[in-house]
Amino acid sequence: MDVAVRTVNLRKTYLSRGSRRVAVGGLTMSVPHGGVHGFLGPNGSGKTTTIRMLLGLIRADSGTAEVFGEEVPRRLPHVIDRVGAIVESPKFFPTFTARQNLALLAGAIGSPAARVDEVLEATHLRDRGRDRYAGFSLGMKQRLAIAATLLKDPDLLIFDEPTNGLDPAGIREVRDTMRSLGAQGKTVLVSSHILAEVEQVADTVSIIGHGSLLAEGNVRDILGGSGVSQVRVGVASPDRAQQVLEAAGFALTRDGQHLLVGTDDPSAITRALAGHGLYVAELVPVRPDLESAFLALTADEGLGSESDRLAGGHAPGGAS
Ligand SMILES: Nc1ncnc2c1ncn2[C@@H]1O[C@H](COP(=O)(O)OP(=O)(O)OP(=O)(O)O)[C@@H](O)[C@H]1O
Repeated sequence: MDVAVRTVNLRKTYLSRGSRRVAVGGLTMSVPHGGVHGFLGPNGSGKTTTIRMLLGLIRADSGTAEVFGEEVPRRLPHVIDRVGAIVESPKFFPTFTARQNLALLAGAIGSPAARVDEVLEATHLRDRGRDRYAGFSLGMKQRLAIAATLLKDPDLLIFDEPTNGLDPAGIREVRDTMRSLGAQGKTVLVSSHILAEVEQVADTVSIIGHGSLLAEGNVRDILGGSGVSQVRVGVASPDRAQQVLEAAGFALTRDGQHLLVGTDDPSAITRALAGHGLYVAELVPVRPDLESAFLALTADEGLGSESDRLAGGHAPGGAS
């Protein structure tokens, strides 16, 4: 696999209220080249800390990180031009238009002025280029932030929770922008704690909990491997159908007038029911979602417990 980002045993501990807190506890993960890669984990699982280490904003205690094969932070100057990131809300001048803000930034980083139009186009802001930043919706502000990261035409884009605080329309705008960047061959690494969100935008995903990797790979494979495979069955007599299917060894639950039947082979359901004169009116595969896979993966993790994240006090590192 051609890898854009790789971490091996990456570890970061913070000193917090007298105790050491493991923010990232030996994280090994790979982000393939091209497409959107979701970096998924609950609040406090270490996503921002990992991203900050990748960008050289904080130092790891131990382990290694690479961006396009260059070790960071040591070799970061060799790849930094290929990386664009939004980690915190960028600052724009409220009274300047979108175009003026971008032109100012382009001048500062030495990008050609013509690039401003291209990035406005890429983020679907071309029609709003002459509007003042102050009048922008949150979704537009976030797209302008993405536009700013695109000025130097990076190959890797790192977005930390880019849809936080956006309304559904804003979320869709940002999601569409990320998807189109991935489709153009850029690598988009996007962190999120919102499962549905990652599922809708990412081709591949790394799922972390407590600062270490729980699962990684194609979203489709992870969903397939979650062991969740159900079919929603509609029949005229659900009580009778339930008896027949249970007698035939199917695991099922009732959902009103429907039955949710666990199986990889829906035709086995129709056969079993037809054998008893019951005819299926509706048979719909229930698509496993990332949330079910995620909950299955994190069931034993005790995620969300602050005390679980406190380290024993022997780890190196300090507050930053
Ligand atoms: N500067 C810091 N000092 C002390 N502890 C910190 C610091 N930054 C993060 N932490 C702790 O490290 C852990 C991981 O935090 P981090 O922000 O990396 O997680 P996250 O997955 O990005 O969470 P969120 O989605 O809430 O931003 C948390 O327990 C957090 O409280």
